[in-house]
Amino acid sequence: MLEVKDLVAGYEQRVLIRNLFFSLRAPAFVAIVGHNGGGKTTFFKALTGQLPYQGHIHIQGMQVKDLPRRVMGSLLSYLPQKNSVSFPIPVRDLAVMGLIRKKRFLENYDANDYHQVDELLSELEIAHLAHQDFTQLSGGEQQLVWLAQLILQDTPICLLDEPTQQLDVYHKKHVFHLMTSWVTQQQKTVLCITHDLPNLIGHTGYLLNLSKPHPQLEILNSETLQENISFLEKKPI
Ligand SMILES: Nc1ncnc2c1ncn2[C@@H]1O[C@H](COP(=O)(O)OP(=O)(O)OP(=O)(O)O)[C@@H](O)[C@H]1O
Repeated sequence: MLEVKDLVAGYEQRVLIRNLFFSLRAPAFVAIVGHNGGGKTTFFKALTGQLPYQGHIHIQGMQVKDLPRRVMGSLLSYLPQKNSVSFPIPVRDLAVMGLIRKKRFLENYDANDYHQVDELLSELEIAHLAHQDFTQLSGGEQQLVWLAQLILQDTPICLLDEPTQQLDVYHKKHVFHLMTSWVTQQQKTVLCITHDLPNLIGHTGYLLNLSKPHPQLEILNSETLQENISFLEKKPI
């Protein structure tokens, strides 16, 4: 369902992704790991059609390059590493925008939409923030609100770029459990860039280490996790 063949991507003089091949059957969880500057976000930019690439990326048999924006938005949601809002807005009103794809032009959000938001904020344990100004929240609280917005998009594939970066130990654990539960309970395919390898212990899925000379999907288990941690403890080549 997600097929990457002979993918080459990067910027001008610098190729960061070289001849990447993998084939992923949905639903699945993939932790994308690697050293800083190794090309993880670059890979997501190629996957979302924001960066030109050579080779093939097929989602449900369709080449990403050829997908109209609207179709792309229905297949794939993307939570970037950095996201910001420069105006005051209540948390509920920002989160509900995740439902925009389901609305007609100029159609307002209704009570059902806000009910969905409230349920989700409760699941993420941030219901108490619902009416607060988003711009006044802590970095970790903001990250959980962005996550709520992404979940509401309800796409078959979710790409998350370091979604636990600013979270405390408790919330990191909670979010990793949530991500793997979307796979098992909602049949989603979740690709998550992360440096939190110890939090992957006990989860089912794959690892893709983009710092390796020939990255490939590795089954996530205690051995592969330890081998990848040891690999990443070494200086990048
Ligand atoms: N638009 C751009 N033009 C040129 N170089 C870029 C551009 N965007 C990123 N880079 C460079 O490409 C390299 C890879 O960046 P990328 O963001 O993909 O790394 P990453 O693996 O996600 O890193 P991190 O773990 O630090 O988030 C970096 O050295 C970065 O400076």
